[in-house]
Amino acid sequence: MNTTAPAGSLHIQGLVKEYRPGVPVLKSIDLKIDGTGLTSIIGPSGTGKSTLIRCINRLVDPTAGAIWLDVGGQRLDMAQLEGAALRHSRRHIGMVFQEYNLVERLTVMENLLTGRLGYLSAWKAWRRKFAPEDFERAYQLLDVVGLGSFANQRADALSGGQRQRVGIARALMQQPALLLADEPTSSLDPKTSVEIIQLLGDQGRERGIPVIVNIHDVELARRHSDRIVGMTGGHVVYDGPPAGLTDDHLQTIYGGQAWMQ
Ligand SMILES: Nc1ncnc2c1ncn2[C@@H]1O[C@H](COP(=O)(O)OP(=O)(O)OP(=O)(O)O)[C@@H](O)[C@H]1O
Repeated sequence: MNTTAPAGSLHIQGLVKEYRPGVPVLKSIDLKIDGTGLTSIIGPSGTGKSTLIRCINRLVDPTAGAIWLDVGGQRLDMAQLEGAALRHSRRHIGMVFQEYNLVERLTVMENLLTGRLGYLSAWKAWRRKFAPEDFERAYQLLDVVGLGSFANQRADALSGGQRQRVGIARALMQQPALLLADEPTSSLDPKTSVEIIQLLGDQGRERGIPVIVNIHDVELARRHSDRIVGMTGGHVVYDGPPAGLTDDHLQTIYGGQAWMQ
């Protein structure tokens, strides 16, 4: 069974987001993210990291600018799509959330299968009529995320780290061309955070798809990312390899010095 999908290539141009008219949170962001590898977005609280991630899959509507996702020879304009076209396009973008967003009273298997809902007709989705390959894919992914024996466990019986593994497996069920993760480690202990970031990076590399993670822990980002995007005040002020991220850059991104000692 083919478990991977074509890689997506993301091109963001002039992206602006205003929640209140005239008060931009994102101030003309330009970014190109393609190929494989883990890109971490760092920056102070309130600088627009989550807003950026959520504009890409249209959980948030951009105010201006373009978000092109090239996948399988097709160019999707994520900033403009609406209705069924938007729902179809979203299948290409897997999303992992800080608070996992699992259905607590459902089993791990049932949670994973919800990752396939976007591929079913409305009738089949309503009746939860999943294909045998969906079950096969779900079992494979549970092994991949280290939860092979948890298929029938209810989500509310899992630890935070286990929940996040389910969240990642559910996102991978979509066979995404691009994987986004909005602060996937903020609720986890340091050891589990490393495991989750490594899992995201490994899965991105194995599937040959870009992974974009919004993260607070600069050292974690530095150690496990292929690329760092540093944001401050709604602008990108650093975009490059972790090795190139200097103390001067960190001062520009976060301000001050005391926190670095
Ligand atoms: N739905 C919303 N309505 C109005 N303002 C919002 C909304 N979501 C976010 N904001 C505001 O937009 C700004 C950027 O928020 P965002 O969550 O994107 O930042 P962030 O860099 O991800 O912050 P954090 O690291 O604390 O999560 C903040 O000032 C926030 O209050």
